[in-house]
Amino acid sequence: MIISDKILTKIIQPRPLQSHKGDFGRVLTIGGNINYGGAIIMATAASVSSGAGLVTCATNKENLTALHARVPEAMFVNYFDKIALSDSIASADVIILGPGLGDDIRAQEIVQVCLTNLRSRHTCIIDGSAITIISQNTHLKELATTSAAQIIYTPHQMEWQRLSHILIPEQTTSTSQKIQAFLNATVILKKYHTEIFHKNRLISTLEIGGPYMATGGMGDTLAGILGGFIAQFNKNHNLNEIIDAAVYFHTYVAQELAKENYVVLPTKLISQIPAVMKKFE
Ligand SMILES: NC(=O)C1=CN([C@@H]2O[C@H](COP(=O)(O)OP(=O)(O)OC[C@H]3O[C@@H](n4cnc5c(N)ncnc54)[C@H](OP(=O)(O)O)[C@@H]3O)[C@@H](O)[C@H]2O)[C@@H](O)CC1
Ligand SMILES: Nc1ncnc2c1ncn2[C@@H]1O[C@H](COP(=O)(O)OP(=O)(O)O)[C@@H](O)[C@H]1O
Ligand SMILES: [Mg+2]
Repeated sequence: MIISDKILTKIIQPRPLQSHKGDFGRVLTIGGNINYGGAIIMATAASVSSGAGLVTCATNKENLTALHARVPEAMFVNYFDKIALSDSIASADVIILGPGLGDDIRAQEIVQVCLTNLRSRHTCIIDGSAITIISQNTHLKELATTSAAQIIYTPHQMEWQRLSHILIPEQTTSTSQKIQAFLNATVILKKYHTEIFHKNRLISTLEIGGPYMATGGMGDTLAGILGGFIAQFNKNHNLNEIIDAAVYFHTYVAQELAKENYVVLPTKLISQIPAVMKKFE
């Protein structure tokens, strides 16, 4: 199915008057080592801007000042503190694992803590470095594949090659769907004309977007928007439709900005999210 803007009007509804932040979900973002702090800050900012009720960022403490300077709405947890990380996972609805996490041994331990603490009430978006880590560790792959949580992988083509063992030129709809079914997860295969492999074998395709999106941080931003959409809309809509809406919305905002901008900066996209959501309410 080709996704159209109809999905946005369906999913983005006016908020009930009798409501509070707790009604719009809790997102926990986990990532951002000392080299890639920007990635988790962008994912966190995108979750806040797309309407998650409460957002916590578990990251390297080196990123704390930058995080609070850019996104004071977000709370902070030191991702090396296993007890604090486990507690934050327990109180989250949606977890975004991996933007800028890196793939060293301590990052691998963080992925292990996250996967072992997932429960059926959680949705976990596995992105960036966490995809690479899981690809290289059969125990972690088994934990993810057998998890009671809803797992959503958001690989670019090289990350999908690592996870699926399908070489990029051989990544067809049918080869990808076979591996996606084996992984027991949704797979959002990011590329020009992103394909979404849902868990019930439905496939959605994006036919908007372009090379103005080829900037570091654009995928981190998508992960944040997915988190924000799932956290707040999952009470009233099914997960497949919310995922399609988030993927379409991310590229729609980029496409609108590309009318006036040669490249679309992820941070600029993030700043436009609330105003563009308002158009579809
Ligand atoms: N500001 C920040 O903090 C940022 C931090 N980031 C964080 O960095 C971490 C590493 O993520 P990563 O994507 O940068 O690196 P990696 O997984 O090694 O993949 C790159 C390799 O794959 C190849 N390649 C082939 N096809 C491709 C495709 N379609 N799309 C992309 N690449 C493709 C590509 O080929 P080449 O470009 O050399 O032709 C290259 O060999 C991750 O946690 C992420 O969140 C980034 O978000 C950036 C901003
Ligand atoms: N040429 C392109 N056409 C359409 N979309 C693109 C293009 N290049 C990149 N994108 C989009 O930008 C995002 C890039 O994600 P990713 O590679 O994970 O970035 P990062 O890890 O740097 O944040 C994806 O949503 C992808 O679909
Ligand atoms: Mg990425």
